[in-house]
Amino acid sequence: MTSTTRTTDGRDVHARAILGPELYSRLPQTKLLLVGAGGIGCELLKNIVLTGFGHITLLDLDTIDLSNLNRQFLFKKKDVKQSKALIAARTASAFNPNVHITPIHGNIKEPQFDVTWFAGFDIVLNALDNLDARRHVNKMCMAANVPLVESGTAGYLGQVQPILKDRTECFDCVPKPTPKTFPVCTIRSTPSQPIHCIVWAKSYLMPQLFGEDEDSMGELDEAEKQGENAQEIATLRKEASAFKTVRTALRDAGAQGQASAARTVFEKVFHSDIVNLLSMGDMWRSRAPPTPLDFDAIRDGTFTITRDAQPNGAPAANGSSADPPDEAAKANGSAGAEKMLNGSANGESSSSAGLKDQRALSLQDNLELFVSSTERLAARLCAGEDTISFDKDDDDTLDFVTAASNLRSIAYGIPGKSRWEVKEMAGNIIPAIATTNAIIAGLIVLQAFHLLRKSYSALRNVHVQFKPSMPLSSINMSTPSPACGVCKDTYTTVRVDPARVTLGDVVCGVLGGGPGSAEGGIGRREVSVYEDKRVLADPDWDENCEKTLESLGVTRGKFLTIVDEEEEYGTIQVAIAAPASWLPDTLPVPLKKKRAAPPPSTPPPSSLKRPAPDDDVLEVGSSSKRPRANDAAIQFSPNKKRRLDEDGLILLEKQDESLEDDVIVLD
Ligand SMILES: Nc1ncnc2c1ncn2[C@@H]1O[C@H](COP(=O)(O)OP(=O)(O)OP(=O)(O)O)[C@@H](O)[C@H]1O
Ligand SMILES: [Zn+2]
Repeated sequence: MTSTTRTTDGRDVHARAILGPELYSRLPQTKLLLVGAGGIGCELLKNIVLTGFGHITLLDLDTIDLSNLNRQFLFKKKDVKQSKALIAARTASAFNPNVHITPIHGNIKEPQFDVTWFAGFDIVLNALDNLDARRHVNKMCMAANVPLVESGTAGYLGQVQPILKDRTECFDCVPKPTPKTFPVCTIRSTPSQPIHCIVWAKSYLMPQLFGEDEDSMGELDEAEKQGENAQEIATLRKEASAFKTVRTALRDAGAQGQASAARTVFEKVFHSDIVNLLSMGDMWRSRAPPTPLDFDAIRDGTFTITRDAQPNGAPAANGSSADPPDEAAKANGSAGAEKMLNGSANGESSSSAGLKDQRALSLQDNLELFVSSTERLAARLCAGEDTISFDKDDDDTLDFVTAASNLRSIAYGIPGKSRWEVKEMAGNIIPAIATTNAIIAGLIVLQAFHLLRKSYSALRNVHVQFKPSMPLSSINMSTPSPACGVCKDTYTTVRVDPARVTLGDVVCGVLGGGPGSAEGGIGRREVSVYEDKRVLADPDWDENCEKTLESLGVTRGKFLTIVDEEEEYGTIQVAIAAPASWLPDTLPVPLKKKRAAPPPSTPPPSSLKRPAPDDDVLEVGSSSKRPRANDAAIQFSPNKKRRLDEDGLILLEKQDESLEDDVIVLD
């Protein structure tokens, strides 16, 4: 019988044994940034806290939603609507008394999270859910030369990618598939699938009614340039300008007016706009024309649509809008044409079966849902919300998009969708499986260890795949792609106040061709300058060079991209970061205080003037620097070293006060 050795070591015995004393002892000082406190982020936070990381900054822009609770186990029902970062940090802090978690409720793209901020971390872990934020963090890590572990899951699938500048591929080395887009005319006048109607309701109708009052003509100009049908575009232009009336009706609707505003919207989009489109005879030669809907007839139960079968054999309109088309046709006993009575071809009650969100909605159900959701949204506008955009977790907007897309589908003879299906399609919901998130979070930590140990040959891209014989696959790292537009560039940082420095100053300074030209610079060259995709200057156009970065929208946290038009040198990425220190435009002039007459026995009052430049560092209480004649009476609290001006500290004229009280910290 073997004897078991009992250890009295604490919680860290296993972590120390696995990681080895060297790495383990570094973890308490390691500064780690975790971006995202969602499905992967919660699992990952738990892992890193239990492993022994000591300084964790956790950042997330979102608040907790009820639908997060099935897998984001750091949150409870009582936490709904609170900041994810704050609650996750609070919950996970209790797992290890030695951890210090700094939660930040914010967007990682905000300007204060600039390259110098990123450079303050030893490692960054991404637990994000969108390309845009992932790309941003990838670029910031390239600029700051900080190792990154990127990750993602989709149902049973998952991936972990360690990224290190100049050694591995970066997130952008392999182009990502761009989200599917549809031609404007398909969405705006000739939809043929449920997704076309959902995109229309979410991305066109909602913004037109409840979004910013912006000119929607730009998109049509662009569509015309792309060669889309000019006559159709002209009709769409008319339609767009008529939105002004309904927008006003929605915003001016008092409590009683909201129902009539909903009707006004209905009549415009499901009747008048369709009647206008029908006037374009050519458009409907090769496709089934839509049917204008009639508000009163639908409510009365007398509305009917008779539609010829579509060329592909599918009946154009189905009664219960979520029925498969052939079922609806069968119920109608009609092979070549379908008659829809009030949206319920098979006469079945729409509210009969299934979970509330998953049941089929009849035409009448959709009308009532459209009216009630429009009323709710109008009431929110009247109550002071400026704009409302689609959010899959906002019931009012989901109801609106469900009803509007189904009404449009019915008008065009397209199968409808349940509220559940619309949520999935409009919200681009990718099913999340807690187990996949947990596996990926574990793998992220393993790759992070390789990066921290600098054992780069051990780094792997790891995939969790739906293959029972090989659920995990690990792939050797590839070197950076020579064609990558992100990691092959040369990065530099300038720490300036964008309100004061001009584009020309920065470009000349960085190229080394400006006044005081730096040794080793590439000098004045034919360059173009971009901020993201915006051109700010090119060899034939330098008007912006005299303008400040701020006036050009180039703020802290952004990059200027300098491209050598002679193609002799690679591209330079200039990260704009906060100046090391800065002062306000006008220095504050504090009020002069009246001096109380000193009692005869007290020493003369202090005269703490702003010092002359050469007095910038004063050794308080020391005699090493002899005060000038008029400073003879300066008295400081003993043993304090004061750095003036440069560090944003000024001393005020005050008597008999402690040091802390006479120091004002300027931003
Ligand atoms: N730019 C960003 N800055 C900070 N956090 C971000 C940013 N973009 C996304 N996130 C956060 O990344 C997390 C991703 O988590 P997850 O994929 O589980 O999404 P979710 O929003 O929690 O879940 P679901 O999408 O299913 O509602 C979210 O908490 C989200 O708020
Ligand atoms: Zn790259």
